[in-house]
Amino acid sequence: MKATIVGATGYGGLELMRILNNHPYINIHSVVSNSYAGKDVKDVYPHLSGANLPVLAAMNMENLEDGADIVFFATPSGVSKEYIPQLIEKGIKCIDLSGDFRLTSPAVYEQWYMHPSASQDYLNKAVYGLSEMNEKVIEGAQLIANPGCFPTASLLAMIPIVKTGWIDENSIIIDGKTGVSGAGRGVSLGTHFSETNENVKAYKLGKHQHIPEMEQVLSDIVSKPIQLTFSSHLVPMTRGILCTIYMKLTETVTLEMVVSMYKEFYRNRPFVRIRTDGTYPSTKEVYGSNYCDIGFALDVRTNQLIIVSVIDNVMKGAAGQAVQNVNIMMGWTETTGLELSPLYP
Ligand SMILES: NC(=O)C1=CN([C@@H]2O[C@H](COP(=O)(O)OP(=O)(O)OC[C@H]3O[C@@H](n4cnc5c(N)ncnc54)[C@H](OP(=O)(O)O)[C@@H]3O)[C@@H](O)[C@H]2O)C=CC1
Ligand SMILES: CC(=O)N[C@@H](CCC(=O)OP(=O)(O)O)C(=O)O
Repeated sequence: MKATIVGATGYGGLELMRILNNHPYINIHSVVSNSYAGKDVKDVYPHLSGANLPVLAAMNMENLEDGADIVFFATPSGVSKEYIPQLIEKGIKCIDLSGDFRLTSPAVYEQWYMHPSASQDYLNKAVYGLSEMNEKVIEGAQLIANPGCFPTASLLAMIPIVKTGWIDENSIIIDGKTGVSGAGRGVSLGTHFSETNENVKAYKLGKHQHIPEMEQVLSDIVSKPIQLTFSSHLVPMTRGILCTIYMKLTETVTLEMVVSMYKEFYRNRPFVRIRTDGTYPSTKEVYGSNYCDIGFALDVRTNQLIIVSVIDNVMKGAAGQAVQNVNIMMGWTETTGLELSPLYP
């Protein structure tokens, strides 16, 4: 299969090049860049000088549709929606790492992203690519909306318990923490070294674009509107996401019941690892890998279940999950090209 990566020089695109360069069934056919067209990838990223990659091509429709079977978009929101409709009309598969096709309602997208949405027709064609939840519809899909990083970590931790009905679905509070690579490679005041080193800060409180994405998925599961509280924090590390999730129990359950229900739920899912020993996962335990590790605590005093979920934001939170989705889409083994152990310490 021939793949084109758009936004190849950004962090998501860079990780796609690393994975696809070793994928047995995918060839990197073309890499597209907004600012570096005509340059060798190794001139932008010297650490990739051993990889045999094409010269960076300019961002235009002709280059995107030229010979590709699949196009990965690792571009800021607002870009892919301008190109994907034409590509899918030509029968080219697309996978979008941005938020352009995740929300089913144009009005909700415009409220949270604050720019024009893709058209309803094309939103209807998109499949939400949370691999462990949507395997059946991902198989054979032509357009995949890859989930956001915080929703990936949080939804994998919440979906089993929301499905059982053991909690009050409107009591959920997610405390999210992310490494700085989540903001992409571009330079900004809020992410430069002296602002982020030895500093922790909250951002986008009550305004984060991942809130409607998580609410949409959970509301669909229970067939009624769910609202949740989500807070995002930038912490001084390069990559990794940790979400601590609090929810009120409505049933009398033990920690053992919760853990065994999760073990059973993710029985055949190679990338979700459930802690059974009462410990909580940390970001380094998934660093550079496609795993999502989940641990649990029961606060019997306040009758709350507390779940801790970690991922690598650029892997399971972006490029890794995108490749996992292509594997599922094509009927290949889900782990193909993704058998990477975490880089610890
Ligand atoms: N980083 C993360 O952890 C995650 C990111 N995402 C999403 O994935 C997408 C990519 O993120 P990330 O790689 O971090 O972002 P980066 O900012 O690191 O990279 C963005 C890339 O998009 C290119 N680009 C920017 N504007 C345009 C444009 N108008 N037309 C074409 N290309 C353009 C840039 O090109 P050039 O360098 O040539 O200027 C760059 O290669 C975003 O939508 C992001 O929200 C999702 C989950 C996690
Ligand atoms: C540190 C940081 O800024 N992180 C970004 C993560 C964005 C992301 O995951 O992607 P989408 O915008 O495609 O949803 C944020 O919180 O908005």
